[in-house]
Amino acid sequence: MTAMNQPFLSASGLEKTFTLHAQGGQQLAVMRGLDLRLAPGECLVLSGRSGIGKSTLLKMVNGNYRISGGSLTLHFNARGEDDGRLELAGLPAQAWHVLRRDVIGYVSQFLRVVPRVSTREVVMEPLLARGCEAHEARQRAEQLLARLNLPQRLWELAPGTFSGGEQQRVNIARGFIAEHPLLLLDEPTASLDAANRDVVVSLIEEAKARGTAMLGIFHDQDVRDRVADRLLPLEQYMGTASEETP
Ligand SMILES: Nc1ncnc2c1ncn2[C@@H]1O[C@H](COP(=O)(O)OP(=O)(O)OP(=O)(O)O)[C@@H](O)[C@H]1O
Repeated sequence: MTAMNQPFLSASGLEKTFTLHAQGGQQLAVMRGLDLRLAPGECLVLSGRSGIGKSTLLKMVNGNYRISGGSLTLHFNARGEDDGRLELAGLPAQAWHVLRRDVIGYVSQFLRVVPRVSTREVVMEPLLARGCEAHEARQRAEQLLARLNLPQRLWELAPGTFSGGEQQRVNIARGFIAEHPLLLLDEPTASLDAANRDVVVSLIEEAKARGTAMLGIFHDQDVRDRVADRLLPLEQYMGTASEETP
C-alpha cells in the first residue's frame, strides 16, 4: 500500500450522544458505530437526510463536539510529516487549538463576525496565527478575495453587514488560505451563484491536487458530483434518536 492510500483521518465505532441538560438530562443518541477512512487528496462527501448527523460529524472532527465513544484518529505518517497517530477523543483544549491552527481547517456555513475587523484581516488571520509575514498573508488574502469576486471596495469593511453570499465567500477565503492538510466543508456553496460555485469547485480541485483530505457536506447535486470522490451515507450509522423520526 502506498502512502497515498493510507488514511489521514479514520474513525472506528464513532458515537455521538447529546445530553439535553435543559430537558432533564435527556439523552439523544445521534450516531453509533461510524467507520470512515479519508486519504490525503480525497474528498469524501457526507450524505443522508436532514438531521442525520452530517454537521455533527464535522463538528466532532473539528473538536466543537465531544466524542461520546469509539475512536477518531489522525495519521500523520500518511503525509510523511511525522511518524504517528493522534487520537482525537479526549484531547485537551490546548491541543485542539494547535490542531485547528495547523492541521484542521473548517469552512462553516456561516461566518462568525468580529465587529470592526476588516474583511481582509478576517481572511489573513489564519496565516498570521501561524507566524506568516503580514505582507505575504495580505497578498494571499487579496488573491483569494479577488478570485471569489468579492468587490475590492468591501475588503476594508467588517463583513457583518455583507449579504449571505458575500459572507460565505469571506468564509471560504478564510478557510482555504492556510492550506490545512484536512479541510471540513459544511455546505460552502449554499448561498453562491453559479460563477462563484465554479470558483469553489476549482479551489477544492486544487486542494485535492496538493494532497488535502476533505470531508464535506454539499446539498447542491451538481457541485457534489463534481467534487466527491466517494459518498458516505450516514443512515447506516444513525442512533436511536434518528430511528424514531420518519
Ligand atoms: N448541540 C446540540 N445539542 C443537541 N442536539 C443536537 C446538537 N447539535 C445537533 N443536534 C441534533 O443532532 C441531530 C443531527 O443534527 P445535524 O445538524 O448534525 O444534522 P444534519 O444531517 O447536518 O442536518 P441538515 O442536513 O438539516 O443540516 C439532530 O437531531 C439535531 O437536533
